[in-house]
Amino acid sequence: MIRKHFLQMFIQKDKYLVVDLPQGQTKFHYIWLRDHCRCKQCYDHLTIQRLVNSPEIPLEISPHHVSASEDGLSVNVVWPDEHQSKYDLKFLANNSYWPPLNPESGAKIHSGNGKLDKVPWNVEFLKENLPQVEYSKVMDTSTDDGIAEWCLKIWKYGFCFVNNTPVDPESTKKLIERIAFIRPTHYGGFWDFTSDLSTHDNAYSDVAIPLHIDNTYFTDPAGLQLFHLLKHTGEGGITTLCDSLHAANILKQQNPEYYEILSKIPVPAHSAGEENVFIQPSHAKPIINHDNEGNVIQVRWNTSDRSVMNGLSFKNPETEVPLFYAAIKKWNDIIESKDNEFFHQLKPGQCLIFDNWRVFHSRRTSFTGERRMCGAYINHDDYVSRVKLLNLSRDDLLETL
Ligand SMILES: C[N+](C)(C)CCCC[C@H](N)C(=O)O
Ligand SMILES: O=C(O)CCC(=O)C(=O)O
Repeated sequence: MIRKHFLQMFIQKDKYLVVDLPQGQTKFHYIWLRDHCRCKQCYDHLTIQRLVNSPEIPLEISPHHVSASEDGLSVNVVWPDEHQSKYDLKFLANNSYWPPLNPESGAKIHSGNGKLDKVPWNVEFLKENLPQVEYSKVMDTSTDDGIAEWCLKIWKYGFCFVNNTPVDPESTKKLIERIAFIRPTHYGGFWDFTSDLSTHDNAYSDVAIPLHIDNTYFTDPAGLQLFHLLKHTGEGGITTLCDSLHAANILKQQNPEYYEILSKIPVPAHSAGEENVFIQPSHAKPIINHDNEGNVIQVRWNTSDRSVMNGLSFKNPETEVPLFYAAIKKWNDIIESKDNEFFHQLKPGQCLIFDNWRVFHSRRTSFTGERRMCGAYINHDDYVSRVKLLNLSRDDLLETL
């Protein structure tokens, strides 16, 4: 039972409320409390949107009255305009900030208490743990088990094969759309391509393309990319994959200064092969990108589509230029090492889908003969939404908004 008298008298002159919670003491600014009122007038629990207009809250607002609820599970506040707000202790503990009493609460929910922990891999790991699902199971719409398993494997390992896919574009498109709508780009929506240079990009040729992610020229690179090799009458064109999460851990451990410069230097990129296309990201971003907590969330690696690097990239050229090139050489040694670069010959009937923010792909060798590939992109945020809603509780997730 939470102690009933968990409330100290609020301190009017200092504009904040002191709350003694089981996890410890913390404080909330009155304006924060008013802004986070969850009553039906202030918050739409159907659309999950705030109704109170934050900028209209008086900056000097302070409560008319504060009390603990009878059951000791919430704080009741009456504001000068007689508006009443009620704050569950769990809400206050999970969203405390001064100091934060339960800072991991959101991360725990979003990771499903570990169910959605990512699993960095190398080639050795894949020998016994190759992520794959059956087409028929994913396409069984009588249950979400198959699609949930597929999305979870993509999330954990950054890629997954789909076996026994009918060898046609229509079945492949239906498969992709089990996750989310296709993201159209200047290459079209669902693509079915071959080495005819119908689009002025090396993907539409027969040359080897080293490990990379696609779309470094987009501010927001596609989250997922799926390939289905429909036909190949010649030799070569083998695919390789590498987990950049694992590679980044190695670089950080072996060469922290290389890791740092690849996390700092903005690298420009473009897609400009077509007469009517001139695409660049809103601003150049580093190769290794982190979230606000310092976790690697996106590795923008593509040597083909990288633009000229000049004074916009190098602010201290004397040291940064040689360091940058030494770092990408080491980086490439890591990702192309036999421990980390996974070789796999795609074949008709087996689709490959991968997290384009994390897992590098390649057409490691050039090829001969007729080769036909189809596939599509899916937005990162639509993919993450699908993974979480298929594998976690929506009610739990809504508590973190
Ligand atoms: C659409 N399709 C996948 C066929 C080709 C994509 C073009 C690849 C581009 N150079 C990039 O790395 O983003
Ligand atoms: O043709 C392939 O095997 C892959 C081509 C590629 O890397 C791409 O389209 O991004």
